[in-house]
Amino acid sequence: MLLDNHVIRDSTTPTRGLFWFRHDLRFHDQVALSSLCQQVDELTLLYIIDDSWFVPNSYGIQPVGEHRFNFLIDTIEALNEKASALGHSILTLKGQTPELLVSLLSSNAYTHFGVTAHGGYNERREVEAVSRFFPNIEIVLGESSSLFNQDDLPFNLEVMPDVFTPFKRKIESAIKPCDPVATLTALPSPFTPYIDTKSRYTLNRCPSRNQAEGTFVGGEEAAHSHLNSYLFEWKVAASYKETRNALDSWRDSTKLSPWLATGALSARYVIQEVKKYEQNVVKNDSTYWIYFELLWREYFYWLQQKFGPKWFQFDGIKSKMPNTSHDPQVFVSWCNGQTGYPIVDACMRQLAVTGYMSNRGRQLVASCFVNELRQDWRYGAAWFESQLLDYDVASNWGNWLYLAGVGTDPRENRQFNLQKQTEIYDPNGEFCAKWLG
Ligand SMILES: Cc1cc2nc3c(=O)[nH]c(=O)nc-3n(C[C@H](O)[C@H](O)[C@H](O)COP(=O)(O)OP(=O)(O)OC[C@H]3O[C@@H](n4cnc5c(N)ncnc54)[C@H](O)[C@@H]3O)c2cc1C
Repeated sequence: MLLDNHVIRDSTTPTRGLFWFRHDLRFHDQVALSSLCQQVDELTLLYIIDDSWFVPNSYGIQPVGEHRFNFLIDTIEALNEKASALGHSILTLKGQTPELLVSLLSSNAYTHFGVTAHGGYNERREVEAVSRFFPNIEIVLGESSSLFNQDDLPFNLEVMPDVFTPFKRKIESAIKPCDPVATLTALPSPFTPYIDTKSRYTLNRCPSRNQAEGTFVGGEEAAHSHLNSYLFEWKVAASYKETRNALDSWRDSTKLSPWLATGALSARYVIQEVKKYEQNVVKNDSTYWIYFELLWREYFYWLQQKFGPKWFQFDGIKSKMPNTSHDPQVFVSWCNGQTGYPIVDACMRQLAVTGYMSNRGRQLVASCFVNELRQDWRYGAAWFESQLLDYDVASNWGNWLYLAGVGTDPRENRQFNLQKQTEIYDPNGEFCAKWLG
């Protein structure tokens, strides 16, 4: 496992845990929280909204845009409802993460700190910092962000295959996804820490709880309800492989990504449910293909850990400078869906209105950004980061690196022919008409 502060403690001293939710906003398949619950007498559940989410980054973009933020808050609201049924509430704070953690951990006699391992570069550094600054606090780290545990991988991360196909082959010949752990139904007694009231964030969006077709509702229950409809009500998983590239149809791909990204849904749980579908409905190429796509998610999850900060660099992991630059006017026209390429503009407007874009759409707008518009790919990735409900550091920056030709794509140039793609994916012009008005 990754990190551990092993602390010798007198067994009569009461123990107190702080669990920090990040991209794991759920009570099912909660490896780290389940383990923490077995080790402490008292528990605080924490979520932090970092001030930096609302301040323009080095690309001049606010990292968390309105749609993404609202989806996240709805997810926390839903988590808080579940927590209250277990006698807890989520302490939701707003401020600077390091300061808030230091303040909580230094003045509230916590003996344990629980957190789910996450492959993001910053996420790993956050946990390392807590471990370094608080050597007397036991770090309880659990893995459930990925399908596999790091120790089970058939390679060390430093030598993991750079290219997807050999990665997939090695994985498939050696291991199977981990089973999800049981949903938490009881928690240790709640502990309310001392914290400056200025830092408290009041949850009050009172979002809809009904997951209706065509909308993304935040939270674990909505995620389970959608997965259940997709698999057992609509029974469309059997044709996923043929339909997954559609631009704008709710049932043609799983639409699980926003829940996977916030952690309201565990990928291990998805695999378990797909297996049930295979046993009870049908097992075919399409059901395998859902696993295949989740292996792409897995691949980027581990690859980002191999390459660290290179994940965000202009020359990427190939150390090859792209022949592109940043033009603010061109960038804004792309963001606003005003490039003059109808299929690209339609996809970009769909993103602006809904916070979602299909995988095919993402490939087309990214290819256009880099090849036709000759823009610095990092600005495109930063815009996606701000807009996508399903933003995930590994999948977003990994796919952008790939399409910009500075990632791990063995093919030199992956430029999409926009005209041809329009003929294939929008043959009657309905998608463009819908979004271009
Ligand atoms: C430029 C670009 C940026 C992207 N940014 C993100 C992002 O920030 N977050 C994100 O979750 N996905 C991202 N993707 C991957 C993919 O587009 C989305 O996961 C997918 O469109 C989500 O819709 P779905 O759940 O219906 O996917 P489905 O087709 O139903 O796939 C099932 C699941 O497999 C995984 N998956 C599928 N394709 C990919 C892929 N290419 N890479 C990684 N995982 C994949 C996702 O978890 C997805 O939910 C990006 C792709 C591109 C080309």
